Amino acid sequence: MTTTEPILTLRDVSKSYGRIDALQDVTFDIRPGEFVGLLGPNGAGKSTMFQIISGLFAPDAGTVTVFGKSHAEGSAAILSQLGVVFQARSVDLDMTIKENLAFHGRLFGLSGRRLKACIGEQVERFGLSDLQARKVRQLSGGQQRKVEIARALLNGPRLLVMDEPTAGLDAPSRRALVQDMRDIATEAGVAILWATHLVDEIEGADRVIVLNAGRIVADSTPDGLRETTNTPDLTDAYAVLTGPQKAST
Ligand SMILES: Nc1ncnc2c1ncn2[C@@H]1O[C@H](COP(=O)(O)OP(=O)(O)OP(=O)(O)O)[C@@H](O)[C@H]1O
Repeated sequence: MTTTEPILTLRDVSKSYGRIDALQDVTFDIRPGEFVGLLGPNGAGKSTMFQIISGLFAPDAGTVTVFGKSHAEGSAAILSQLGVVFQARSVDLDMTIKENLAFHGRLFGLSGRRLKACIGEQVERFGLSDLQARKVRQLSGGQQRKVEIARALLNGPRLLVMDEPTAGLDAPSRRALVQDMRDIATEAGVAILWATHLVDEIEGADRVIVLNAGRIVADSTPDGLRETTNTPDLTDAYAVLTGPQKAST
C-alpha cells in the first residue's frame, strides 16, 4: 500500500430513491495503485455508488472527490482520467469493434496515430485483433464484454471503476482479466475499484469493502476480513457479514 494522497474519496455519502436508502453514510478512500474489491449482494448499492463516482448524479448528502476535485468543480477533468465499466452495455451493437473504440477514443481527444496505437494495444490485450472489423452484434456475450472493458481502458485512466466486469466471461478469460487488472494497478499505479459477487476474484485484492443494504459493513484486507469474522476463507467471511444465503463463489 502507498502513502500517497487518495485518488478517490467518499465521505458520508448517502443516496435514496424515494423511501429506499440505496447508500447510507458511505466513507472510504482509494489510493494510486490500490486494487480494491467491492463485495455486496444484489441491491447492496454498488451500481448507485458507481453512478455517483462517475458523476451521473449527485449524492443526497456527503462528498465525492476524484483526483482531488468534486464533479461540480471539474467533471471534464475527472472523466478524462476515469475508466468506467457499467453493468449496462455502452458500445454500439451496429458498429464494428474498431469503430466503437475509435468513437470513444475521439471523445477522449485521441486521434491519428495515437488513437490507432491505443486501439491496437487494447484489442491485442483482449485477443480481439482478428475481430476488429466485426460488428459488436455479431460477437459472443463474453467478447462484447471485452470490448466494453477495452473501451474503458482506452484513455489510459488513473482510476478504473468496474461493475461486475467479468459478467459473461468464461473462467480462463475471467482469471486473465483479474490478473491483467492487478498488473495494471501494480505496474502503472492505476487505482481499481472492482465490484463483484464472485469472492475468488478479489482474494488477492489490497482491500475488500463489503457493502450490505447501503452500508459499509467491512473495509479491510482479505486476511483482516477472515480474522475479524473468525472464518477460514473469504466466502465464509462474506457470508458472516452479509447473511449466509447471499454469498456466492
Ligand atoms: N432508479 C431506481 N429507482 C428506485 N430504486 C432504485 C433505483 N436504482 C436502484 N434502486 C434500488 O436501490 C438499491 C440499490 O440498488 P443498486 O442497483 O445500487 O444495487 P447493486 O448493489 O448494484 O445491485 P446488483 O448487484 O443487483 O446490481 C436497491 O434496493 C434497488 O432496488
